[in-house]
Parts: sequence; C-alpha cells; structure tokens
Amino acid sequence: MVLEKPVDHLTEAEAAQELARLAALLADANLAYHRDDAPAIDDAAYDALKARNRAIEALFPELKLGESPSEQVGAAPAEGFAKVAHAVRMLSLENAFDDADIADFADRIRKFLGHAGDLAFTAEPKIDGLSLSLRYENGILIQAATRGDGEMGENVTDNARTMADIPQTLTGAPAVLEVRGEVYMTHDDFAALNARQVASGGKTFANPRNAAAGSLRQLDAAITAARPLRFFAYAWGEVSEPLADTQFGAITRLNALGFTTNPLTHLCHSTEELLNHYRAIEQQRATLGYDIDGVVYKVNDLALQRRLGFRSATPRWAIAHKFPAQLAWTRLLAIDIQVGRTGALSPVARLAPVTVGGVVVANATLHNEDYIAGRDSKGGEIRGGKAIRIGDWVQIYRAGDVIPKIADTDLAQRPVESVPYVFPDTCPECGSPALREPGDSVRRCSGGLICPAQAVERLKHFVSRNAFDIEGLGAKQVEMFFHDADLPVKAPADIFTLAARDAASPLRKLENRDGFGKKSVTNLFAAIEEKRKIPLNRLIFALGIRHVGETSAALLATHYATWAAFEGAMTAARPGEGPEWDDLLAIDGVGRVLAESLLATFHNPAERAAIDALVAHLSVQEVTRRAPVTSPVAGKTVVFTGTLEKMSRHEAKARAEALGAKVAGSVSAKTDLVVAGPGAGSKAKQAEALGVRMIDEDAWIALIGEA
Ligand SMILES: NC(=O)c1ccc[n+]([C@@H]2O[C@H](COP(=O)([O-])OP(=O)(O)OC[C@H]3O[C@@H](n4cnc5c(N)ncnc54)[C@H](O)[C@@H]3O)[C@@H](O)[C@H]2O)c1
Ligand SMILES: [Zn+2]
Repeated sequence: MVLEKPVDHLTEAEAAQELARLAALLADANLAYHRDDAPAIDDAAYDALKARNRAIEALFPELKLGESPSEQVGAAPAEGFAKVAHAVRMLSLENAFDDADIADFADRIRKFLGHAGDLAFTAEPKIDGLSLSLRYENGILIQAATRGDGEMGENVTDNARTMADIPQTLTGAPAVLEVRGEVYMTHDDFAALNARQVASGGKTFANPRNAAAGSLRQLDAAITAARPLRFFAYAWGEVSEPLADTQFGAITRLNALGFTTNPLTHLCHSTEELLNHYRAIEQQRATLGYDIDGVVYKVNDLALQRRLGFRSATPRWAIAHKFPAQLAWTRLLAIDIQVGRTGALSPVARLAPVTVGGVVVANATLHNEDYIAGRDSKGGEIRGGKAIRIGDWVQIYRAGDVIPKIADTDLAQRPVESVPYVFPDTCPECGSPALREPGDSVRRCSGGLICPAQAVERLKHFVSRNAFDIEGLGAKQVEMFFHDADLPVKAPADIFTLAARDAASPLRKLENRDGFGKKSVTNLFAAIEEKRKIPLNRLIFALGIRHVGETSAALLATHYATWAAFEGAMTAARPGEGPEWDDLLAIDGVGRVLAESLLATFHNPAERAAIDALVAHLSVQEVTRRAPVTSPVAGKTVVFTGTLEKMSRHEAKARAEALGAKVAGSVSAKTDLVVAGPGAGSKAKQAEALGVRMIDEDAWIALIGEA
C-alpha cells in the first residue's frame, strides 16, 4: 500500500482529494463483497480505509460527501433479483476495536439519555454471514429479503424456504412479524462444499461468509437447496405488537417461536461484564465451528433503544466489538514434517481451522526445531522461552499474503498429557539421517537423490517459471509423472525421453489417459522439444543446487560462458585450493558457501550422473559476456543515503549496477562514493569521517550523464 499521509497533516485540498479516493475504493470493495460475494481486499484493509475516511470526515466536516461511505449500508440489490423495500430499514453496526471504545460507547449512551444509573446490555456473538429478513403474516412465511443497501433488498423467498432452520409457519406469533438474523455456514459444511465444488469443477469460496452469501443469493433456488445454510435469529423489523420489553426477552421469545438463537447470548450489567464475556467468547471462537468476527452489545431495555434511535446507517444503542483482525487462537492438532528440494525438514502446524482476517487457516509454518523449542537462531528466547507442543492452544498470526505463523502458546490451556515435541532426526520420506550442520537452523535429509521428496521437489523447481518453464508441465503434472508406473519421470533427464517412451509403448499411450487428449499431448511434447535449447544461466539455476539462486546462476553463466567451461571447472576444482577454486571465488558475488555447495554437487557421483544424463539431451546456449562497461562509476562502490527525489532507491541502485558500479548498504573505507539526499544521517557522517567523496543527487545524475 502507498504510504498515506497522517490525517492531521492533510491540507483541505488534500483532504477533499483523499475523501474522493476513499469513496471510490470503498464503493468498489462494497460491490465486490456484498454484491459479488468475492471480496477484492481483506476485511482489515477494508476497515482501515473506512476508519481513515471517518477520521478525515471528523476533521473536515464541511468536506463530507453527499453520498459519504460512512452513511451507506451494504450494496444495492443485484440484477436479476426482484427488489423488496424494507418496512423497517436494515442497518449496519458501529465498530469498536478496543476496551476504551466500549467505555466510550456506554458514556455516550448515558449522556444521551441523561441516565446516571446502571445500564444493562446484551452481548452476543457477531455471526459472520449475511443478514436476512423473514416476513411472517398470520404465522405464515410470505417473504424473505437480503439487506441490500438497507432500504431495498433482494427477494430470496424461494431460497429461504429451502433452509431447515427457517420455520415455514409460526404459532402464537404477532399478526405481522419480521424476524431478522444471520445466514451462515459451518466450517465443516464449508469444507465439504468446497471439496464438492472442486470435484465438479465449480467455483470455490474464500471463506464461509462468501459461501453462505453466494449460496443464498442464487437465482435458482434449487442450488440454494443443495447448500447447507443455517440461520440464527437475533433481531426483528416490523412487528404488529411488541415481542417483549427487553432485547433479551425478545430473543427468548424468538427462540420459543421456533427460531435458533445463539446460546452465547448473555445479559450483562456493566461494561466490565461485557468485556469479560467478550474475552470468553474470543477464547471459544475457534471451537464454535462457525465464524464470528466480534461481539455485539445492545442496550437491553427496548424503551431506551427507542429513545436512542438511529444515526444515518447505525443504531445508537448497539455496537460491534470486533476481534483483532489478524490474530486468532486455535488448537494445534499435529506437526507434519515436509521435506523440501534441498532436503530441509520444515515443520508445518496442522490446526483446527480458524478464520484469520477473512481467510480460513488450517496450516501454519513452525519454521524449524529451534522455533518450536522457543529459541531463536542464536540460542536466545522467543515467546519468553515457551516451547510449542502438539495439543497446545496457539495464537495464529497472519500478515498480508505471507504464510500464517504461530505467534504464541497458552500454557494455562496445555493438555496435561502433552509431551515436548521431539524433532525427527531421520527423514520421514526416505529414512535417511536428517543432519544439522553447525550454524544452520535447519535439519536436512542426507538422502539426496534417493529421497523421493527431494527428487520430486527438485523436479518441480526444474520446470518452474524461471527455470525450464515448460508449458503444460507444472508442479501437478510433475507429481503425476513421478508416481507413474508406465511413463515415470524421476529425474530431469526423463522429461526429455517422455515422447520417445510414449511412442515406444503403443498400448497405454498418454493421449488415451484421463486429463490428456491428443492435442494436449502433442502440445506438451512440442513444449518439451522447444526447451532442449536452453541458456546456460537457466540450466544452472534449474539444477536446484543449494545456495544457487537466479542471480548467482547468472553470475556463473556470464563468467564461464559455456557449459563445457563451467562443467570442466567444476570437475577440476578442489574445495579451498588450486587455480579453479581461486577463479571461482574471484567471481564477484560468489562466496565460499556457494562454491562449496557447487562442488559438493558436482563431485557427488549420483548427482553428477543425473546432470550428465540431462545435459546429453540439451543444447546449452552460450551466455555472451557483456562488453566491459566503461562509465565513470564502473568498478566503484557506491552508497546511497537519505531521500532521493528524482528516482526511487530501487531504481537508483539498478541504474548504478547497470553502469558497473557496486552498490553497498553501509559506508566503509572501501566506499568510493556516497550519494546523499536530504535527511542523510549517520552514513553521511561516517563518509565525512573516512574522507569518502560525497555528492548530492543532482551531481550524481550529472556524473552518470542522464540529467
Ligand atoms: N473485504 C471487503 O472488501 C469488505 C467490503 C465490505 C464490507 N466488509 C466487511 O463487512 C463488515 C461491514 O459490513 P456491514 O455493513 O455488514 O457491517 P457489519 O457486518 O460490521 O455489522 C452489521 C451486520 O452484522 C451482522 N450481525 C451478525 N451478528 C449480529 C448480531 N448478533 N446482532 C446484530 N447484527 C449482527 C448483521 O448482518 C448486520 O447487518 C466489516 O466487517 C467489513 O470488514 C468487507
Ligand atoms: Zn529423505
């Protein structure tokens, strides 16, 4: 996300511009979420945009737009549905994120009412689904409508009639009764639905809320009928006579009428009680079996609710206390060990599924054995030294798109029978010893190519985008061929004999198999054929040698230029001695660790045989050395510091490197030049102290001749 200016630093003109920008972003997000059931951003990001919008509106009330996002509910009904005008509007809820917001909420209510005494509230889970209004006349369900934009909803009567939790008739109900509540899907039903969707080639849903909304809002009610939807009643719209005097009483009445109400609904007599109930519900969140995203507090006395009334989009008498978006507690069910391409044993946490920031999380990384034991790589403590055990109650943390992590464990909730986790010292895939080298935080399978897990991961790497990139041969196909009895691909060389082997076996031809056809097989073989010609750098990278990334593969390729030269040097080189070793280490960017890893691979007979077998099928393209760069900065070490105004740090670095300079992160005696922008601090001082030449950005641009 772009760096945003703090709200209180905005000028009036900037604020107006920002409000327009936020309105557009929020309108798009609302449509994607409410109308299309396919959120474009996650809930925390949406809430942050909305909070920023509200903060700007509070500072610049005169700039508030006529159609302000803070006054809108949901999104207008989608095309295709008949529209229903709600007799009583269906609103949104004000959000609270911390305890102080709740104290504030109670204070505001007291002030509004001029009420000094005690106030009772109900506290109930905020079900993460979509709201539905059911209209009963004389005890008969006559209409069901979604919230839509609060005024106008979608008619989903036929769909609602298919749901088991929704009574078709009521006895003893007021003549007119609109019952409102939340349609949701349980975790188990969600997982089963997604599995069925995968099997039938249908669309899968990101989380249970989207699945519930997408299932209810179907033009064909037969589809809804096949979806496992449920309903909790918690509110009402038009009623011909009151249900009760209190919120709690009304919920009890709805339950007596035959609706499912949430069992975690509590009557609380102070904000302290509300907060205690909030924490109790937060602790149970992961074991409920359905998603909730907070706790809703409502003034219990309905006469007081009426006096408090509504703002444009929310009632004054209720608030939603949301859970922190990116954290959730759940149970650690098991620890699995995955074996990667370089043999690394990576522990993966299997969790009781929990929704974190709008995404269902069932797996998290545990990094390595030290992490599980509560130690960092230097032996210091993490999590206060608490180790993680199977069965623990753990806190999941998710940031952006990265793999979820386990942030904490609750010792108070540790099962008594739990035992410390013992990290395996043999590979779970091939049984070879799993060794940990000094200074390495990772334990590795020593099986090399005999380890099926390593072999298959290497193949996946071999065909990946920046390696051989063979169209039609991705991770999925590699996995299939690896286990195939007729046309096995166990090593990269086997890929290039696939077509010949297929031709030689007239019986079980690939084109006759499920998932393949004549055309896709022809295309696959053509794509493989095409990649027999491969640039040296791609080949080196594709070998998947530990520590050899794309950049180092390119450095090696430009240095040796041809496969023959590279292979010859690797064969002749001895670790730590001789001219070939010195030559290898002389490459700028190649260090000891990388060099030793290369030689270990090339001097291992099995690895070497696999490489030779592969190269026999290839025509490796020479990488032509670039002409030596002649520029005023070629060979110089440059450090950028402070703010650059004409280009980003990233661009400056790339240009400098293109001109043959080496860009370093810190100033030392080896630095030739420091380019200092405004705000340059310690690095500029250091340069001065060391007598290193220092210039500003304009002088730099003049120097490289691009002004
Ligand atoms: N990711 C996105 O792009 C995106 C876009 C729009 C909205 N959202 C998310 O949707 C929410 C805002 O939408 P909203 O306007 O529906 O408000 P809301 O969901 O925060 O609050 C109102 C709704 O809560 C529901 N609810 C559940 N349990 C309830 C209970 N016990 N009592 C009363 N109401 C209960 C009702 O359906 C009601 O309409 C936020 O959580 C936001 O993050 C996300
Ligand atoms: Zn192994």
